[in-house]
Amino acid sequence: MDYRSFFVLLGVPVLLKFFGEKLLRLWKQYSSGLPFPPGPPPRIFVGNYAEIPTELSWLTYTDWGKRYGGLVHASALGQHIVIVNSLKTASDLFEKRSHIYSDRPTVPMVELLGWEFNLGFLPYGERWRRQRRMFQQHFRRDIAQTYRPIQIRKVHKLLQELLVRPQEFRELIRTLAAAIIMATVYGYEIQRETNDYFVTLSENAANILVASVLPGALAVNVFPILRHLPGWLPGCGFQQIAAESRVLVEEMKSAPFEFVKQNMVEDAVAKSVVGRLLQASEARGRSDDSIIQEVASVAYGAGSDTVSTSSMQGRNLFSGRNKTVSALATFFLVMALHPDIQKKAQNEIDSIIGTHRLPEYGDRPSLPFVEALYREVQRWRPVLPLGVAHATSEDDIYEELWSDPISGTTVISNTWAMTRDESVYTDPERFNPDRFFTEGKLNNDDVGIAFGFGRRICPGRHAADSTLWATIASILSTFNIAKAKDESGKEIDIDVVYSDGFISHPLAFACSITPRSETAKSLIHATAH
Ligand code: HEM
Repeated sequence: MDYRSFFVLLGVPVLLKFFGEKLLRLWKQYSSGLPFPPGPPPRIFVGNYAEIPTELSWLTYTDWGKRYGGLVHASALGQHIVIVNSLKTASDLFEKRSHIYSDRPTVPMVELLGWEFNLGFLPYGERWRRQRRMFQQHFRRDIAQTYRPIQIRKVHKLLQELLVRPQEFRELIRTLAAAIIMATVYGYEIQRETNDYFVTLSENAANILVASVLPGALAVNVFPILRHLPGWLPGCGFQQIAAESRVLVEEMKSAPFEFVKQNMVEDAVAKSVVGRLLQASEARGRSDDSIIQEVASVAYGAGSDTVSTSSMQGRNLFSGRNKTVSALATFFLVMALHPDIQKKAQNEIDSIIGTHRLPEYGDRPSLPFVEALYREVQRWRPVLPLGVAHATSEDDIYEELWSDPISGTTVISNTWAMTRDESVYTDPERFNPDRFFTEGKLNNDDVGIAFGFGRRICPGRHAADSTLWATIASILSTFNIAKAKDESGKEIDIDVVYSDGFISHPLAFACSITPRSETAKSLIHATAH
């Protein structure tokens, strides 16, 4: 058979499926008598293809929210998306109707690349439930607290490194986040992320994933049937990439796992998440190696940044550590921009803790302004401006708006829009921790929306929260962050520019990081012993 006949044969079922779905959807819409939620007017066949933003989409979706309301509908090439711009609607759908809104959209390349095991991608069902349960057992609030000694030890290591090479602060916070997760999950100590075999493995596997799942990256995501084509056909080079990716992913899951198995005699390894999971499965007399590997590799970063900060573009969909890195980079940025706010937080620390010891977790309730500052970091630049897309698993009618899940409507929680809601956050573009005080007292808004919604809410949030707080409080107590100066002593302005992608990072900026005093330096040196 020549290529042309082959593609005609292939194309007919693809087109039939495409138009069949479209007709079925129109029929369902017609028979329900309800319109879609409002949104930009679609064109025949292509829908809103031309309007769907390809860059910084949260800004466009927020504008649509202002024009069309809390729930906006758009479609492109037969795919429907619904964008949730208001906190009330998010809570109505993702929380009150979580049995309908807890699926994930299907991205065919994810399976082809060998990433379908990842908790964050798994469809809502039994496999997701089992993995999530295991994950929760080791990251729920009370258990996450037992990881605090690791977090504090690594934060102190960060302070030591900041004394020596402050200009590399971005690399240092990446090392911090990776080191905490590796020590927690595998009992494994990394020194510098850039040299570490396990971390590099995870980065390489994630880089292929990210390049292939971004919208429009590969035709396979639009026409899943193409995934069955053999790799030798022209235009099917993705099969080769997929084969390489599957090998990397397997190695990423098994290599650190084998490290734990071989080193179980060491205390830290035996007490790691994987060590405890192995002991529990042994006690039950069964082998759960496969699911343990999956849970562990999701936790330690089921994806990764490339080493250079300039390429931190939307990496790492479900990696906890890169979300942590983004939030901490924002912290450095805002401290350099707002010396008055930094001083206020430092004064609070000095007056409550003094200058002769470093902050501890027990100090947290006594430091309300530091708490407010931390919340404002999460609100001002949410790490995942669009959260992670959910999908519907059943038809639903919401406030007379019809959302149609023929093959799972994608439902996007626009966290960016919610953190810009002027009825809640006056002057939302201003970095202002005081907004979290009501009548002089810290209020209850902990910006939990930064961690998502409903049954899919981030299961690593307690661990992430502790890492972020300890890092922010420890740096404030020992260092001054300011704008960098040029050779003539003039301050260098900082352009506030953030990357595009699932995870949004501030782009590279210079700042000066100096110890606050000789006492602060001695305190940091003392942590090395
Ligand atoms: C600043 C730190 C972090 C932020 C802002 C963050 C935020 C999020 C968000 C918004 C979601 C999607 C929730 C939804 O679908 O509604 C998510 C999912 C997830 N996060 Fe995090 N996260 C952070 C750190 C972590 C850490 C440290 C871990 C692991 C220890 C982690 C593991 C996960 C996993 C496994 C999922 C997928 C859950 C599922 O689909 O059931 N995250 N995170």
